[in-house]
Amino acid sequence: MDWKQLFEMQKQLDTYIENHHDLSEVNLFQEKHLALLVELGELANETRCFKFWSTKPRNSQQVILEEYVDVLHFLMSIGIEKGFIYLEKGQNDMEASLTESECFYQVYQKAITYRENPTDQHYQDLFSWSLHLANQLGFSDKDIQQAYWEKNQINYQRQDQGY
Ligand SMILES: O=c1ccn([C@H]2C[C@H](O)[C@@H](COP(=O)(O)OP(=O)(O)OP(=O)(O)O)O2)c(=O)[nH]1
Repeated sequence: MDWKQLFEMQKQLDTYIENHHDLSEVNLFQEKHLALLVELGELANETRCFKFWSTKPRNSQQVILEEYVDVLHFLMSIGIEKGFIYLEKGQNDMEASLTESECFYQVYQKAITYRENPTDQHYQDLFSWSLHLANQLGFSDKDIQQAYWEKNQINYQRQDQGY
């Protein structure tokens, strides 16, 4: 996966949004970090993985993928804010037998650790766990890339339409 290209696209989108809202001089790390946590919650909600009290089925893979790429936007954005990008280092050796709920929990934990101590190592860790989550949800690199491109375009359109 060409992560460098995606980070470049994210950087351009972030700049576009910041300029549009006259926020280019404002530190948006906290808001973006909170947005990441909220989007993670929305994603978990669509999977319904933690809803042991309900028999209602999970949402479609398409809807879940759309939520996942919102997470990915903010995930990349909080890396860019601190000068980091994800550096793919081959296979990650995460526990394959984790449940989806456990996986979400790991991503939340890594996100909090990164906020408290925003080092490159903590960012790589958070990103790797987020990709592991995508994997557990059944998405390939190609699925993610395609859906990211589509939402990236929509995000520009929304800005232009006064969203
Ligand atoms: O600095 C920013 C701010 C936002 N986004 C993107 C991330 C995400 O893809 C979208 C915001 O999420 P969404 O589309 O769910 O917007 P919302 O305002 O939460 O939607 P709704 O009004 O439907 O709740 O904007 C960025 O990439 N960079």
